[in-house]
Amino acid sequence: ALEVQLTPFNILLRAVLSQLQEKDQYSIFAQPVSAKEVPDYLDHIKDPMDFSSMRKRIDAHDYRSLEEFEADFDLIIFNCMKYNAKDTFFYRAAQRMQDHGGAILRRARREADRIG
Ligand SMILES: CC(=O)c1c[nH]c2ccccc12
Repeated sequence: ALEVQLTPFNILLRAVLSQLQEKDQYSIFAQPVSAKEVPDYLDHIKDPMDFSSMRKRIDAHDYRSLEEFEADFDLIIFNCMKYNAKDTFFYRAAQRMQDHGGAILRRARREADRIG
């Protein structure tokens, strides 16, 4: 049986998440930052977030609105800009993701308003 009940809103969130992940060409936002690889990460970042965790929240119907979904996307970006120095590959990847994500989420907001 389908483990996840597919509602129009749930389908929209999955599509938006896929569009955002397409912009993460090196998959640096795909999984939680590893506490093993980066032992001090959780000393600095109190609310870790990544795309795989967002996918779990979508499938658990944990997002009540697009704003809640956007808040987790913003968390991914801000955590990365907080932990990594400005002159790093990761910081610059977060800036690009923020730009790409802005356009994708603006379109999604119109779609969410349309499906109600
Ligand atoms: C998204 C992010 O900050 C990272 C993603 N992978 C990493 C490896 C070392 C330090 C930071 C990161």
